[in-house]
Amino acid sequence: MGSALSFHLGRLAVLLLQPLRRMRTESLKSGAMLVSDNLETRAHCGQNTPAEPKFAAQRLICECFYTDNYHIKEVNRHVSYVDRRSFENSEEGRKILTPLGTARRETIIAALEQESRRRHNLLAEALDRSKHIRAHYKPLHPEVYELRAEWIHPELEAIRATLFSEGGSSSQASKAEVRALRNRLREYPPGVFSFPVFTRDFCQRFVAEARHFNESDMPKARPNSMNKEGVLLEECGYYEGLLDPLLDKYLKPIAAQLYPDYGGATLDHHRSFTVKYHEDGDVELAYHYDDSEVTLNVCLGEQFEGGELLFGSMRDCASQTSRYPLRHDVGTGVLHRGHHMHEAVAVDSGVRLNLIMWLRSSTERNFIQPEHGRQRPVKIPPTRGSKAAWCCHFNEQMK
Ligand SMILES: O=C(O)CCC(=O)C(=O)O
Ligand SMILES: [Fe+2]
Repeated sequence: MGSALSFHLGRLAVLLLQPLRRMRTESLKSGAMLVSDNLETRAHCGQNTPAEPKFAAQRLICECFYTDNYHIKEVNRHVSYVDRRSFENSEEGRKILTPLGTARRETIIAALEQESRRRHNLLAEALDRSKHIRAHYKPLHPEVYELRAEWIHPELEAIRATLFSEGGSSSQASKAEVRALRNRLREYPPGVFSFPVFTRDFCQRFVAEARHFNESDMPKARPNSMNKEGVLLEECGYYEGLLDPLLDKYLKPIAAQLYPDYGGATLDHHRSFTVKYHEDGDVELAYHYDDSEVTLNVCLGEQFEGGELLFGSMRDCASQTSRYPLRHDVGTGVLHRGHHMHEAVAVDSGVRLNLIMWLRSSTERNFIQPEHGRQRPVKIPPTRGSKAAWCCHFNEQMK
């Protein structure tokens, strides 16, 4: 309770400072927007490490993040939004608002304003939460915050070995190595690959740790714009010890071979979170595409019926009628392109918990940017995470 109170006092301070932050970002020239400097990332919270800020990372956020792709539920449309006046005066805004009565119009504007505020406050709030968690959270299973050999399913180790069997690097895998890799993976539907990732032991501990965090009074954010339940794993300290190494050592070498045209070889950062479905919370996830080049979706448990993953077509494909259901066992990961449309059907009973990694490539995102007519510096960070300044293209449905 005490830590919850101190967190809320901290939030109050951030809200008071918010106008200053906004002024600062708004005063920056168009192009990449330096949203918040001196962003610290937390020390790994599983180890009770002293809460010293380890480094200062600068984050670049694409200006379109604040303006593009606002979803209006009432009319199921995505729009651009800067502020009320310009929206009401825009052609797009007029088309949507004019046929509606005052009450519905006001509801829509209020929701757009709320979403705009949410986006502007996002980084500062995330930083607050992670500082608070680092300082106050006592994990039940500190061991799941690091990638131990025993957490990795032996099959994934074997899959990785196929790519290095001739002693080279995965980026120069031979044809034989790539064939061997594909032979070990299940591909269904085309372009969607399943393979074991974690051992059951890891999944059980991770689920228990997630429950422990959930039951704590730590501050929690929504994992993305569509799921309400689950946690953002960066804030909880899972990146440095567990997920960054998982990406570097296993996922990137595999994705480099499977998705060379979708940034697979240059994946250098990720947004990772858990999603949770059960009768009394989120039960399903609507058809969508991800804000990622490649996504890894691992089923962690717990016990549930229903909740299958369904895959459709790529986002830009005109026909979106067929759906391919995928069985997803505990510990298994499904790797797919972020723009491969998919949904999760309702759980009939029990609790379904999944680990989602939206894997991203700065190279890819900076490369596509000019096509969208944005003016931004093309800045490709040397590495991900602490040292990375990174710019994203957020023209996506889920954030
Ligand atoms: O619930 C699932 O398995 C799907 C989650 C998902 O698609 C996402 O978070 O992007
Ligand atoms: Fe998704």
